[in-house]
Amino acid sequence: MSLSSYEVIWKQVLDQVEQSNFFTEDTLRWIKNTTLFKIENSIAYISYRSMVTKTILNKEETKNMITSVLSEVWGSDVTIQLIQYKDMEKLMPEEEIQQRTNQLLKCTFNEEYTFENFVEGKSNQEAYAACLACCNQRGTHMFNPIMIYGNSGLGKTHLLHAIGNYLKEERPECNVFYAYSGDLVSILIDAMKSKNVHGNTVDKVKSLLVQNDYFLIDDIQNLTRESSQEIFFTVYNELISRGAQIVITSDMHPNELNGLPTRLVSRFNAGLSINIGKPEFETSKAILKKKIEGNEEACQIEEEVLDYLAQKFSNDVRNLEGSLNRLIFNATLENPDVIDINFAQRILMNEVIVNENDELTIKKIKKAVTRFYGLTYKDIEGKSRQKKLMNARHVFVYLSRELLHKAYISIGQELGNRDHTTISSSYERACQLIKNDVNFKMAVEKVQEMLEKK
Ligand SMILES: Nc1ncnc2c1ncn2[C@@H]1O[C@H](COP(=O)(O)OP(=O)(O)OP(=O)(O)O)[C@@H](O)[C@H]1O
Repeated sequence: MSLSSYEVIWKQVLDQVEQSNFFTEDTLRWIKNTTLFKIENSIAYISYRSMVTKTILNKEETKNMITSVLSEVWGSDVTIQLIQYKDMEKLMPEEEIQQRTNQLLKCTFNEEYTFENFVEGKSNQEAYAACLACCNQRGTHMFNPIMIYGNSGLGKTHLLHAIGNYLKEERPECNVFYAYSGDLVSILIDAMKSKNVHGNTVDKVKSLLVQNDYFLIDDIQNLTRESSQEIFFTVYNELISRGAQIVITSDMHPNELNGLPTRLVSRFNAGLSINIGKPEFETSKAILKKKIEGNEEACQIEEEVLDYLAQKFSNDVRNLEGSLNRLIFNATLENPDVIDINFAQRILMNEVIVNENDELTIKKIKKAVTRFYGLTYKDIEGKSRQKKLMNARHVFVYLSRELLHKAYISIGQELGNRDHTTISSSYERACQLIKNDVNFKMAVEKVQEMLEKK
Protein backbone atom coordinates (compact mmCIF):
# COMPACT_ATOMS: atom_id res chain seq x y z
CA MET A 1 0.00 0.00 0.00
CA SER A 2 1.32 3.45 -0.88
CA LEU A 3 2.05 6.19 1.59
CA SER A 4 -0.81 8.33 0.28
CA SER A 5 -3.29 5.48 0.97
CA TYR A 6 -2.12 5.50 4.59
CA GLU A 7 -2.63 9.26 4.62
CA VAL A 8 -6.24 8.77 3.51
CA ILE A 9 -6.85 6.14 6.17
CA TRP A 10 -5.27 8.25 8.89
CA LYS A 11 -7.35 11.26 7.91
CA GLN A 12 -10.51 9.15 8.23
CA VAL A 13 -9.37 7.95 11.66
CA LEU A 14 -8.59 11.46 12.88
CA ASP A 15 -11.92 12.78 11.56
CA GLN A 16 -13.83 10.06 13.39
CA VAL A 17 -11.83 10.62 16.57
CA GLU A 18 -12.61 14.34 16.36
CA GLN A 19 -16.32 13.72 15.77
CA SER A 20 -16.52 11.45 18.80
CA ASN A 21 -15.78 14.45 21.07
CA PHE A 22 -13.81 12.06 23.22
CA PHE A 23 -10.83 14.38 23.60
CA THR A 24 -10.40 18.02 24.53
CA GLU A 25 -9.39 20.39 21.77
CA ASP A 26 -5.92 20.69 23.18
CA THR A 27 -5.36 16.94 23.29
CA LEU A 28 -6.84 16.58 19.82
CA ARG A 29 -4.36 19.10 18.48
CA TRP A 30 -1.47 16.93 19.72
CA ILE A 31 -3.04 13.77 18.35
CA LYS A 32 -3.50 15.35 14.95
CA ASN A 33 0.19 16.00 14.86
CA THR A 34 0.86 12.35 13.98
CA THR A 35 1.18 10.23 10.83
CA LEU A 36 0.26 6.67 10.05
CA PHE A 37 3.47 5.43 8.49
CA LYS A 38 2.32 1.95 7.56
CA ILE A 39 0.51 -1.16 8.73
CA GLU A 40 2.37 -4.42 8.54
CA ASN A 41 1.59 -7.76 10.20
CA SER A 42 -1.33 -6.08 12.02
CA ILE A 43 0.97 -3.51 13.56
CA ALA A 44 0.17 0.13 12.83
CA TYR A 45 3.28 2.30 13.01
CA ILE A 46 2.34 5.80 14.10
CA SER A 47 4.96 8.47 14.08
CA TYR A 48 5.00 11.43 16.45
CA ARG A 49 7.14 14.54 16.59
CA SER A 50 6.93 15.65 20.20
CA MET A 51 7.20 13.88 23.53
CA VAL A 52 3.87 15.42 24.60
CA THR A 53 2.12 13.59 21.76
CA LYS A 54 3.87 10.40 22.77
CA THR A 55 2.70 10.74 26.38
CA ILE A 56 -0.89 11.40 25.27
CA LEU A 57 -0.94 8.50 22.83
CA ASN A 58 0.51 6.18 25.42
CA LYS A 59 -2.38 6.75 27.82
CA GLU A 60 -4.49 3.63 28.02
CA GLU A 61 -7.79 5.30 27.09
CA THR A 62 -6.34 7.24 24.15
CA LYS A 63 -4.59 4.20 22.78
CA ASN A 64 -7.72 2.04 23.07
CA MET A 65 -9.87 4.65 21.40
CA ILE A 66 -7.50 5.15 18.47
CA THR A 67 -6.88 1.43 18.12
CA SER A 68 -10.56 0.68 17.87
CA VAL A 69 -11.24 3.41 15.28
CA LEU A 70 -8.22 2.45 13.22
CA SER A 71 -9.16 -1.27 13.33
CA GLU A 72 -12.59 -0.39 12.06
CA VAL A 73 -11.33 1.82 9.21
CA TRP A 74 -8.61 -0.68 8.29
CA GLY A 75 -11.05 -3.58 8.36
CA SER A 76 -9.22 -5.83 10.83
CA ASP A 77 -7.70 -5.64 14.28
CA VAL A 78 -4.45 -3.80 14.64
CA THR A 79 -2.18 -2.87 17.53
CA ILE A 80 -0.40 0.42 17.68
CA GLN A 81 3.32 0.98 17.81
CA LEU A 82 4.64 4.48 18.30
CA ILE A 83 7.75 5.62 16.57
CA GLN A 84 9.55 8.91 16.64
CA TYR A 85 9.37 10.84 13.37
CA LYS A 86 13.13 10.96 12.90
CA ASP A 87 13.33 7.18 13.22
CA MET A 88 10.87 6.57 10.44
CA GLU A 89 13.57 5.53 8.02
CA LYS A 90 14.17 2.54 10.25
CA LEU A 91 10.79 1.31 9.12
CA MET A 92 12.02 0.62 5.64
CA PRO A 93 9.98 -2.10 4.01
CA GLU A 94 11.38 -5.58 4.24
CA GLU A 95 12.10 -5.76 0.49
CA GLU A 96 14.00 -2.54 0.62
CA ILE A 97 16.29 -3.90 3.32
CA GLN A 98 16.77 -7.05 1.32
CA GLN A 99 17.66 -5.02 -1.75
CA ARG A 100 20.05 -2.91 0.23
CA THR A 101 21.70 -5.95 1.75
CA ASN A 102 22.05 -7.63 -1.64
CA GLN A 103 23.60 -4.47 -2.98
CA LEU A 104 26.08 -4.43 -0.11
CA LEU A 105 27.10 -7.99 -0.76
CA LYS A 106 27.35 -7.82 -4.53
CA CYS A 107 30.81 -8.71 -5.72
CA THR A 108 32.44 -8.60 -9.10
CA PHE A 109 35.66 -10.13 -10.30
CA ASN A 110 38.39 -8.51 -12.34
CA GLU A 111 38.25 -10.42 -15.62
CA GLU A 112 41.97 -9.98 -16.21
CA TYR A 113 42.81 -11.92 -13.08
CA THR A 114 42.40 -15.48 -14.26
CA PHE A 115 44.38 -18.69 -13.73
CA GLU A 116 45.42 -18.54 -17.41
CA ASN A 117 46.90 -15.07 -16.94
CA PHE A 118 48.78 -16.06 -13.84
CA VAL A 119 52.39 -17.04 -14.45
CA GLU A 120 53.47 -19.95 -12.32
CA GLY A 121 56.93 -20.24 -10.89
CA LYS A 122 58.68 -21.73 -7.90
CA SER A 123 57.68 -18.80 -5.69
CA ASN A 124 53.93 -19.14 -6.26
CA GLN A 125 53.20 -22.61 -7.58
CA GLU A 126 51.90 -24.01 -4.30
CA ALA A 127 49.48 -21.12 -3.89
CA TYR A 128 48.39 -21.44 -7.50
CA ALA A 129 47.84 -25.20 -7.20
CA ALA A 130 45.89 -24.91 -3.94
CA CYS A 131 43.58 -22.24 -5.37
CA LEU A 132 42.92 -24.17 -8.54
CA ALA A 133 42.41 -27.47 -6.69
CA CYS A 134 39.87 -26.05 -4.27
CA CYS A 135 37.70 -24.90 -7.19
CA ASN A 136 37.27 -28.45 -8.37
CA GLN A 137 36.76 -30.08 -5.02
CA ARG A 138 33.23 -31.18 -4.24
CA GLY A 139 32.07 -32.36 -0.85
CA THR A 140 34.43 -31.84 2.06
CA HIS A 141 37.26 -29.48 1.36
CA MET A 142 40.55 -31.00 2.27
CA PHE A 143 42.23 -27.78 3.39
CA ASN A 144 40.12 -25.20 5.10
CA PRO A 145 40.85 -22.37 5.24
CA ILE A 146 43.51 -21.87 2.63
CA MET A 147 45.58 -18.97 3.79
CA ILE A 148 47.87 -17.32 1.26
CA TYR A 149 50.35 -14.91 2.69
CA GLY A 150 53.11 -12.85 1.21
CA ASN A 151 54.33 -9.36 0.57
CA SER A 152 52.50 -6.76 -1.43
CA GLY A 153 52.08 -7.12 -5.18
CA LEU A 154 52.87 -10.82 -5.48
CA GLY A 155 49.55 -12.04 -6.87
CA LYS A 156 47.36 -12.84 -3.85
CA THR A 157 44.41 -10.75 -5.03
CA HIS A 158 44.94 -12.09 -8.53
CA LEU A 159 44.50 -15.66 -7.27
CA LEU A 160 41.31 -14.88 -5.33
CA HIS A 161 39.78 -13.28 -8.40
CA ALA A 162 40.98 -16.22 -10.49
CA ILE A 163 38.95 -18.51 -8.19
CA GLY A 164 35.91 -16.26 -8.64
CA ASN A 165 36.25 -16.11 -12.43
CA TYR A 166 36.87 -19.84 -12.72
CA LEU A 167 33.83 -20.78 -10.62
CA LYS A 168 31.61 -18.35 -12.50
CA GLU A 169 32.55 -20.10 -15.71
CA GLU A 170 32.89 -23.75 -14.66
CA ARG A 171 30.52 -24.05 -11.71
CA PRO A 172 27.96 -21.28 -12.04
CA GLU A 173 25.74 -22.98 -9.45
CA CYS A 174 28.23 -22.05 -6.70
CA ASN A 175 27.71 -18.97 -4.57
CA VAL A 176 30.96 -17.09 -4.28
CA PHE A 177 31.63 -14.14 -2.05
CA TYR A 178 34.75 -12.02 -2.36
CA ALA A 179 35.66 -8.95 -0.34
CA TYR A 180 38.69 -6.96 0.53
CA SER A 181 38.61 -7.12 4.33
CA GLY A 182 38.44 -3.32 4.62
CA ASP A 183 35.29 -3.38 2.49
CA LEU A 184 33.87 -6.20 4.57
CA VAL A 185 34.34 -4.02 7.66
CA SER A 186 32.44 -1.18 5.93
CA ILE A 187 29.66 -3.58 4.95
CA LEU A 188 29.34 -4.79 8.53
CA ILE A 189 29.45 -1.29 9.99
CA ASP A 190 26.84 -0.14 7.51
CA ALA A 191 24.69 -3.13 8.42
CA MET A 192 25.10 -2.49 12.14
CA LYS A 193 23.92 1.09 11.67
CA SER A 194 20.73 0.15 9.89
CA LYS A 195 18.79 -1.52 12.67
CA ASN A 196 15.10 -1.48 12.08
CA VAL A 197 11.85 -2.86 13.44
CA HIS A 198 12.26 -6.07 11.45
CA GLY A 199 15.52 -6.72 13.19
CA ASN A 200 18.99 -5.83 12.30
CA THR A 201 20.52 -5.71 8.84
CA VAL A 202 23.53 -7.46 10.36
CA ASP A 203 21.41 -10.57 10.78
CA LYS A 204 20.41 -10.38 7.13
CA VAL A 205 24.01 -9.88 6.06
CA LYS A 206 25.13 -12.81 8.22
CA SER A 207 22.44 -15.10 6.90
CA LEU A 208 23.40 -14.25 3.32
CA LEU A 209 27.13 -14.59 3.93
CA VAL A 210 26.83 -18.07 5.40
CA GLN A 211 25.00 -19.30 2.31
CA ASN A 212 28.13 -19.04 0.20
CA ASP A 213 30.04 -22.05 -1.08
CA TYR A 214 33.25 -20.07 -1.44
CA PHE A 215 34.21 -17.24 0.85
CA LEU A 216 37.22 -15.26 -0.31
CA ILE A 217 38.65 -12.57 1.93
CA ASP A 218 41.52 -10.40 0.78
CA ASP A 219 44.06 -8.78 3.11
CA ILE A 220 42.60 -10.12 6.35
CA GLN A 221 45.15 -8.07 8.33
CA ASN A 222 42.82 -5.09 7.89
CA LEU A 223 39.97 -6.70 9.78
CA THR A 224 40.94 -4.78 12.86
CA ARG A 225 37.63 -3.59 14.32
CA GLU A 226 36.52 -5.65 17.24
CA SER A 227 32.83 -5.52 16.39
CA SER A 228 33.52 -6.72 12.83
CA GLN A 229 35.82 -9.46 14.11
CA GLU A 230 32.99 -10.67 16.30
CA ILE A 231 30.60 -10.99 13.36
CA PHE A 232 33.30 -12.42 11.12
CA PHE A 233 34.01 -15.07 13.76
CA THR A 234 30.39 -16.22 13.83
CA VAL A 235 30.12 -16.25 10.05
CA TYR A 236 33.44 -18.06 9.73
CA ASN A 237 32.42 -20.87 12.09
CA GLU A 238 29.09 -21.29 10.40
CA LEU A 239 30.69 -21.44 6.95
CA ILE A 240 33.18 -24.07 8.08
CA SER A 241 30.45 -26.18 9.65
CA ARG A 242 28.45 -25.95 6.43
CA GLY A 243 31.45 -27.13 4.43
CA ALA A 244 32.09 -23.92 2.51
CA GLN A 245 35.62 -23.31 1.27
CA ILE A 246 37.33 -20.29 2.80
CA VAL A 247 40.34 -18.69 1.14
CA ILE A 248 42.07 -15.83 2.88
CA THR A 249 45.02 -13.68 1.96
CA SER A 250 47.25 -11.72 4.24
CA ASP A 251 50.51 -9.84 4.10
CA MET A 252 51.96 -12.01 6.87
CA HIS A 253 51.79 -15.47 8.38
CA PRO A 254 48.71 -15.98 10.62
CA ASN A 255 50.94 -16.14 13.70
CA GLU A 256 52.25 -12.66 12.97
CA LEU A 257 48.79 -11.11 12.63
CA ASN A 258 48.90 -8.83 15.64
CA GLY A 259 45.54 -7.11 15.23
CA LEU A 260 43.44 -10.29 15.16
CA PRO A 261 42.17 -12.24 18.17
CA THR A 262 43.94 -15.51 18.99
CA ARG A 263 40.81 -17.60 18.53
CA LEU A 264 40.62 -16.47 14.89
CA VAL A 265 44.32 -16.95 14.27
CA SER A 266 44.22 -20.46 15.68
CA ARG A 267 41.35 -21.27 13.32
CA PHE A 268 43.38 -19.97 10.38
CA ASN A 269 46.23 -22.20 11.47
CA ALA A 270 43.97 -25.23 11.30
CA GLY A 271 43.96 -25.07 7.51
CA LEU A 272 46.74 -24.73 4.99
CA SER A 273 49.01 -21.69 5.05
CA ILE A 274 51.02 -21.08 1.94
CA ASN A 275 53.64 -18.46 1.37
CA ILE A 276 53.80 -16.65 -1.95
CA GLY A 277 57.24 -15.24 -2.51
CA LYS A 278 58.76 -12.77 -4.90
CA PRO A 279 59.10 -14.24 -8.38
CA GLU A 280 62.45 -15.59 -9.42
CA PHE A 281 64.20 -14.08 -12.37
CA GLU A 282 62.69 -16.47 -14.93
CA THR A 283 59.16 -16.08 -13.57
CA SER A 284 59.50 -12.29 -13.63
CA LYS A 285 60.54 -12.48 -17.24
CA ALA A 286 57.65 -14.79 -18.04
CA ILE A 287 55.26 -12.32 -16.37
CA LEU A 288 56.65 -9.51 -18.53
CA LYS A 289 56.30 -11.63 -21.65
CA LYS A 290 52.73 -12.48 -20.74
CA LYS A 291 51.94 -8.79 -20.39
CA ILE A 292 53.19 -7.96 -23.88
CA GLU A 293 51.76 -11.09 -25.46
CA GLY A 294 49.92 -10.23 -28.65
CA ASN A 295 51.50 -6.76 -28.85
CA GLU A 296 55.03 -7.79 -29.79
CA GLU A 297 54.72 -6.07 -33.18
CA ALA A 298 53.64 -2.74 -31.72
CA CYS A 299 56.21 -2.67 -28.93
CA GLN A 300 59.48 -4.31 -29.75
CA ILE A 301 61.49 -4.84 -26.63
CA GLU A 302 64.96 -6.31 -26.57
CA GLU A 303 65.50 -9.38 -24.42
CA GLU A 304 68.19 -7.53 -22.48
CA VAL A 305 65.58 -5.01 -21.33
CA LEU A 306 63.37 -7.75 -19.97
CA ASP A 307 66.39 -9.11 -18.09
CA TYR A 308 67.03 -5.66 -16.69
CA LEU A 309 63.43 -5.21 -15.50
CA ALA A 310 63.28 -8.72 -14.05
CA GLN A 311 66.44 -8.05 -12.09
CA LYS A 312 65.50 -4.62 -10.79
CA PHE A 313 61.79 -4.80 -10.10
CA SER A 314 60.82 -8.32 -9.13
CA ASN A 315 60.24 -7.47 -5.45
CA ASP A 316 56.72 -6.46 -6.40
CA VAL A 317 54.97 -7.55 -9.60
CA ARG A 318 53.04 -4.29 -9.56
CA ASN A 319 56.34 -2.41 -9.91
CA LEU A 320 57.47 -4.85 -12.54
CA GLU A 321 54.34 -4.17 -14.59
CA GLY A 322 54.56 -0.46 -13.84
CA SER A 323 58.10 -0.20 -15.16
CA LEU A 324 57.13 -2.07 -18.32
CA ASN A 325 54.14 0.24 -18.81
CA ARG A 326 56.36 3.25 -18.36
CA LEU A 327 58.69 2.06 -21.06
CA ILE A 328 55.86 1.37 -23.46
CA PHE A 329 54.26 4.72 -22.74
CA ASN A 330 57.53 6.60 -23.33
CA ALA A 331 58.12 4.62 -26.49
CA THR A 332 54.80 5.91 -27.87
CA LEU A 333 56.03 9.46 -27.21
CA GLU A 334 59.55 9.08 -28.58
CA ASN A 335 58.94 6.38 -31.14
CA PRO A 336 62.29 4.55 -30.97
CA ASP A 337 62.85 1.71 -33.46
CA VAL A 338 63.14 -0.70 -30.60
CA ILE A 339 63.15 -0.45 -26.79
CA ASP A 340 66.77 -1.20 -25.99
CA ILE A 341 68.73 -1.16 -22.77
CA ASN A 342 69.90 2.47 -23.18
CA PHE A 343 66.35 3.66 -23.67
CA ALA A 344 65.14 1.60 -20.68
CA GLN A 345 67.89 2.78 -18.35
CA ARG A 346 67.34 6.42 -19.29
CA ILE A 347 63.57 6.22 -18.70
CA LEU A 348 63.77 4.21 -15.52
CA MET A 349 66.90 5.80 -14.11
CA ASN A 350 65.06 7.87 -11.51
CA GLU A 351 63.09 4.96 -10.16
CA VAL A 352 66.15 2.85 -9.55
CA ILE A 353 68.21 5.71 -8.17
CA VAL A 354 65.54 6.68 -5.65
CA ASN A 355 65.92 3.28 -4.04
CA GLU A 356 69.66 3.23 -4.17
CA ASN A 357 70.29 6.72 -2.86
CA ASP A 358 67.62 6.97 -0.21
CA GLU A 359 69.60 7.62 2.93
CA LEU A 360 69.18 4.68 5.21
CA THR A 361 70.14 4.76 8.85
CA ILE A 362 70.24 2.17 11.61
CA LYS A 363 67.44 4.09 13.37
CA LYS A 364 65.24 3.72 10.31
CA ILE A 365 65.84 -0.02 10.32
CA LYS A 366 64.95 -0.18 14.00
CA LYS A 367 61.79 1.79 13.41
CA ALA A 368 60.71 -0.42 10.50
CA VAL A 369 61.40 -3.63 12.44
CA THR A 370 59.44 -2.52 15.49
CA ARG A 371 56.58 -1.29 13.33
CA PHE A 372 56.48 -4.55 11.41
CA TYR A 373 56.35 -6.66 14.58
CA GLY A 374 54.08 -4.23 16.47
CA LEU A 375 56.71 -3.66 19.19
CA THR A 376 58.16 -0.71 21.08
CA TYR A 377 61.86 0.18 21.26
CA LYS A 378 61.77 -0.92 24.88
CA ASP A 379 60.59 -4.38 23.79
CA ILE A 380 63.32 -4.86 21.24
CA GLU A 381 66.05 -3.47 23.49
CA GLY A 382 64.83 -5.44 26.52
CA LYS A 383 65.75 -8.87 27.83
CA SER A 384 62.67 -10.96 27.02
CA ARG A 385 63.44 -14.11 25.02
CA GLN A 386 59.97 -14.46 23.54
CA LYS A 387 60.20 -15.89 20.01
CA LYS A 388 58.69 -12.84 18.37
CA LEU A 389 61.11 -10.49 20.12
CA MET A 390 64.08 -12.68 19.34
CA ASN A 391 63.08 -12.78 15.66
CA ALA A 392 62.64 -9.03 15.57
CA ARG A 393 66.18 -8.60 16.95
CA HIS A 394 67.58 -11.07 14.39
CA VAL A 395 65.91 -9.17 11.54
CA PHE A 396 67.27 -5.89 12.87
CA VAL A 397 70.81 -7.26 13.21
CA TYR A 398 70.70 -8.93 9.80
CA LEU A 399 69.50 -5.83 7.95
CA SER A 400 71.90 -3.52 9.78
CA ARG A 401 74.76 -5.75 8.64
CA GLU A 402 73.53 -6.40 5.13
CA LEU A 403 72.31 -2.94 4.22
CA LEU A 404 74.63 -0.71 6.22
CA HIS A 405 77.62 -2.98 6.97
CA LYS A 406 77.48 -1.77 10.56
CA ALA A 407 79.95 -3.13 13.12
CA TYR A 408 78.57 -5.58 15.67
CA ILE A 409 79.47 -3.13 18.44
CA SER A 410 77.33 -0.30 17.03
CA ILE A 411 74.43 -2.65 16.33
CA GLY A 412 74.71 -3.85 19.95
CA GLN A 413 74.53 -0.28 21.19
CA GLU A 414 71.19 0.14 19.42
CA LEU A 415 69.90 -3.06 21.02
CA GLY A 416 70.13 -2.10 24.68
CA ASN A 417 73.95 -2.24 24.73
CA ARG A 418 74.24 -5.95 23.92
CA ASP A 419 77.78 -7.12 23.47
CA HIS A 420 79.26 -7.80 20.05
CA THR A 421 79.39 -11.62 20.47
CA THR A 422 75.62 -11.71 21.06
CA ILE A 423 75.12 -9.64 17.92
CA SER A 424 77.41 -11.82 15.87
CA SER A 425 75.50 -14.97 16.95
CA SER A 426 72.25 -13.20 16.19
CA TYR A 427 73.51 -12.45 12.67
CA GLU A 428 74.47 -16.10 12.14
CA ARG A 429 71.12 -17.23 13.43
CA ALA A 430 69.38 -14.83 11.03
CA CYS A 431 71.33 -16.25 8.08
CA GLN A 432 70.25 -19.78 9.08
CA LEU A 433 66.62 -18.74 9.51
CA ILE A 434 66.55 -17.09 6.11
CA LYS A 435 67.46 -20.44 4.61
CA ASN A 436 65.13 -22.61 6.69
CA ASP A 437 62.19 -20.53 7.82
CA VAL A 438 59.99 -19.04 5.16
CA ASN A 439 58.19 -16.76 7.63
CA PHE A 440 61.42 -15.28 8.84
CA LYS A 441 62.62 -14.77 5.29
CA MET A 442 59.38 -13.01 4.50
CA ALA A 443 59.69 -10.77 7.53
CA VAL A 444 63.14 -9.71 6.35
CA GLU A 445 61.80 -8.97 2.87
CA LYS A 446 58.84 -7.10 4.25
CA VAL A 447 60.93 -4.85 6.47
CA GLN A 448 63.32 -4.24 3.61
CA GLU A 449 60.39 -3.29 1.43
CA MET A 450 59.15 -0.90 4.11
CA LEU A 451 62.57 0.75 4.12
CA GLU A 452 62.59 1.09 0.35
CA LYS A 453 59.25 2.86 0.41
CA LYS A 454 60.49 5.58 2.76
N1 LIG B 1 52.42 -14.66 -11.09
C1 LIG B 1 51.80 -13.65 -11.66
N2 LIG B 1 51.43 -13.72 -12.95
C2 LIG B 1 50.83 -12.68 -13.57
N3 LIG B 1 50.54 -11.52 -12.97
C3 LIG B 1 50.87 -11.38 -11.68
C4 LIG B 1 51.51 -12.43 -10.95
N4 LIG B 1 51.71 -12.02 -9.70
C5 LIG B 1 51.23 -10.78 -9.63
N5 LIG B 1 50.72 -10.39 -10.81
C6 LIG B 1 50.11 -9.10 -11.14
O1 LIG B 1 50.68 -8.13 -10.27
C7 LIG B 1 49.73 -7.19 -9.85
C8 LIG B 1 49.63 -7.17 -8.34
O2 LIG B 1 49.12 -8.41 -7.90
P1 LIG B 1 48.04 -8.54 -6.72
O3 LIG B 1 47.17 -7.33 -6.70
O4 LIG B 1 47.37 -9.85 -6.86
O5 LIG B 1 49.02 -8.49 -5.48
P2 LIG B 1 48.72 -8.76 -3.95
O6 LIG B 1 49.67 -9.83 -3.54
O7 LIG B 1 47.28 -9.00 -3.72
O8 LIG B 1 49.17 -7.39 -3.31
P3 LIG B 1 48.52 -6.58 -2.06
O9 LIG B 1 48.89 -7.37 -0.84
O10 LIG B 1 49.24 -5.26 -2.13
O11 LIG B 1 47.07 -6.48 -2.30
C9 LIG B 1 48.43 -7.59 -10.51
O12 LIG B 1 48.27 -6.84 -11.69
C10 LIG B 1 48.63 -9.06 -10.86
O13 LIG B 1 47.90 -9.43 -12.01
